[in-house]
Amino acid sequence: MMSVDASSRIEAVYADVLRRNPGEAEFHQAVREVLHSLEPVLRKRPEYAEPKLVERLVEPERQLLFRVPWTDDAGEVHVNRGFRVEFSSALGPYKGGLRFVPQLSLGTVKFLAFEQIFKNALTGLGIGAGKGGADFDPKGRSDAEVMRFCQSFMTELHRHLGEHTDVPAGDIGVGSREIGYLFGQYKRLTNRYEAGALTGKGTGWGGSQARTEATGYGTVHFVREMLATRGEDLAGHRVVLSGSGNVSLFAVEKAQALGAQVVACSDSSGYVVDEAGLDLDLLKEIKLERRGRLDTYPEARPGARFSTRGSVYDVQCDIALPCATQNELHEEHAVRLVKNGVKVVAEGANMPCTPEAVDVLREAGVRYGPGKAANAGGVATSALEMRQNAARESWTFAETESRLAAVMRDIHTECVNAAEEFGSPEDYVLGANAAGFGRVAEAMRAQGVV
Ligand SMILES: NC(=O)C1=CN([C@@H]2O[C@H](COP(=O)(O)OP(=O)(O)OC[C@H]3O[C@@H](n4cnc5c(N)ncnc54)[C@H](O)[C@@H]3O)[C@@H](O)[C@H]2O)C=CC1
Ligand SMILES: O=C(O)CCC(=O)C(=O)O
Repeated sequence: MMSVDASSRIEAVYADVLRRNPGEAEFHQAVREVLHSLEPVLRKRPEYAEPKLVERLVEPERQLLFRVPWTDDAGEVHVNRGFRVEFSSALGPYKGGLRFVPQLSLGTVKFLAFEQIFKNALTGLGIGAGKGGADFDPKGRSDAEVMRFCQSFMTELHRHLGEHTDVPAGDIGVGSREIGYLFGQYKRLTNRYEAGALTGKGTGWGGSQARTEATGYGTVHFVREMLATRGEDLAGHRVVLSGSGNVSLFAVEKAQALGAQVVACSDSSGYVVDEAGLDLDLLKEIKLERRGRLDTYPEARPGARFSTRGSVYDVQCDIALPCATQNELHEEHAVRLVKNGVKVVAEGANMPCTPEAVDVLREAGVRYGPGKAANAGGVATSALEMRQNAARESWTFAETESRLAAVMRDIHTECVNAAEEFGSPEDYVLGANAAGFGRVAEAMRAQGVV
């Protein structure tokens, strides 16, 4: 029986979040899921109620909105909007990526920054939480235009950054090209080679080995741990993924290396199915070199098919890895996955499954790994990059990857233990939220009302 106190407190916090953040549906969704998980935690740890921890946790420490003017190649001036939500510094400097997509809104950035609180806490690597970006679309823009945009964006943001303050990295639409331009402008404005102020840098100028691969690899490491709880491994399992960007491509790479049969992936134009197993070199050429669309894939692989009908989740699989964007795996996709016998769904993306889809998966007994646990390998390796920068060291790929694998193993163990402690064994959502919250809550209590 739930304590009236814990439950009514959670309801009051949520009502307040709705009132203070109107129209921010994704932020509401992310908060609702976490608050639901915190009920058993607050029942068991009434001391967390005293300093209004939860009330403080759902309010960002700082939200930055700024104008980003820039000039295109034809001389036309454009005005975009930049965002940085610095959500929590309880465990370390604000840490989280930058996203450049045309429809970006404050609510999206806020949900991403909120998720980052628990994810970053789970890594155990002393990082706080933030997220940012701009409503800018790098697609179809020349390198010179992207550079001018990044320079203008950083001209405003730089005053808020620093290795001990706020450390951005990439996310959708922000890859190594954009990080290069952003870092160049940061260095020029501050007159300091402060490598630890940005992660995801090139390996020749302060970046970490394995950061590019880390989110996708980490997701597959997490799946490996999920399977291991039942004595299984990845070999021979059929895998489908959504997306074909940074996270997806390297999830494909690691899943294939561990013997999985990866048969389908997607982009925003459709999906490709290759029963012989996806050709990763071809995917990388299309996506990383040509910045093209997946419809060209079958030209080089006649046995494969590209489709715009239905979705990648129509393809039969044992393991599904949504790695594209938020709320892309809907209830009907989950129903189809269950019907086709899926065993594990693990989120490479942030919040890609809708709440209705999650309900379908859980009711069907599918093991479900939420993004804040399953995709934490990216930010964990960013924290390892910060360590290398601080020590002026550069670790090998093998050493970095082995540390990444250990972090993912530890996160999995923490999720399993917390889920058991709070009465829902195998509930990775409860486990991730409770374990992440526990770390942040202890730090907040110790640091007083700030
Ligand atoms: N890059 C990183 O280190 C991390 C990224 N993430 C999350 O992973 C997700 C993907 O990020 P990245 O791979 O970095 O971005 P990216 O920009 O490299 O790739 C995104 C991919 O998703 C595809 N896409 C977008 N909307 C789609 C849709 N509705 N259906 C199918 N495909 C769609 C795009 O075509 C592209 O292939 C995002 O949710 C991001 O927040 C999470 C942790 C770290
Ligand atoms: O490495 C980072 O700081 C960015 C990671 C990120 O944005 C994420 O985990 O969603």
